[in-house]
Amino acid sequence: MTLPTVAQKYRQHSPLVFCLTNTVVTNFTANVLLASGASPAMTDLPGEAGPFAAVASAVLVNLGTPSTEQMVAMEEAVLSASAAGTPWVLDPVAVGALPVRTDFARRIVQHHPTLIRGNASEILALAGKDSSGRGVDAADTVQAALDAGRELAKEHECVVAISGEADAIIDTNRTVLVHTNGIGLTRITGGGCALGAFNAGMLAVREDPFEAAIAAHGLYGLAAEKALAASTGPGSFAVAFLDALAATEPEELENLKYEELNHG
Ligand SMILES: Nc1ncnc2c1ncn2[C@@H]1O[C@H](COP(=O)(O)OP(=O)(O)O)[C@@H](O)[C@H]1O
Ligand SMILES: Cc1ncsc1CCOP(=O)(O)O
Repeated sequence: MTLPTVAQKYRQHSPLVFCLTNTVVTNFTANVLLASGASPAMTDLPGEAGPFAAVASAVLVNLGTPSTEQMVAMEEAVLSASAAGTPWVLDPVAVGALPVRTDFARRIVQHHPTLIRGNASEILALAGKDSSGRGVDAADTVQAALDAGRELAKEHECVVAISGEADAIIDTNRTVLVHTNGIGLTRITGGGCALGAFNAGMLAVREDPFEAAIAAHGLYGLAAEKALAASTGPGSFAVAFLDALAATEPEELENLKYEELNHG
């Protein structure tokens, strides 16, 4: 399977992506999924989350603004997704910096996520390493988090995606760096969180999850480059990014710049 084919299948399939996500980025995430050709749906209600996770194409669990009730729904969703074979993504927002979600993330990660997506500080912290993260933004480099990403990938037999200046995609025996300029995404809220949802949608194509993650990060980054060129600041960037995501064709992934690293 080539990267453009994975992205074509995503468009044909229009995956139903069930997002349990934070209150800051819910609307932006839904718009990113719509612009990319997927179908977003959100519910945080215990009693609904489990049944929905079993029938959705993929599930996102994002820990940005957890509440007691939302955490019950999240646990229900991941147990159900795991039992039904629905791919699911864990986005450990601000893990390491804040204690309740750190314990919670370490518990639910035992339920076989298909992919873990975070910035370098979050990946270091989830793996139990020292990190410099203070909040939702990274204070560590992707390079410094590669070994932690590899440990998580091996322990949970999943893909780990670390975002930053270049995005690292890691599985049990491969490491790739995707080179696009996503700097505009760091100047708006939700740039990373919506990428977790996009990864979930790409996993629903049910091809190699490692390739699916490269396709997601590649298309997302290419759209961010176009949006940066078309905008004058964060406000117009956010709008231009949705337009660019909708207009970026799967075939453009043929020219994606990425490098395979020695897995170490
Ligand atoms: N220093 C950077 N230069 C260019 N792009 C970046 C940089 N940091 C992050 N990005 C891009 O911004 C997007 C969101 O990543 P990031 O800001 O790391 O996520 P989070 O919001 O979880 O901290 C990704 O597409 C990533 O490639
Ligand atoms: C500001 C904030 N606070 C809790 S979640 C959140 C959104 C973070 O989104 P992103 O890291 O994708 O910009």
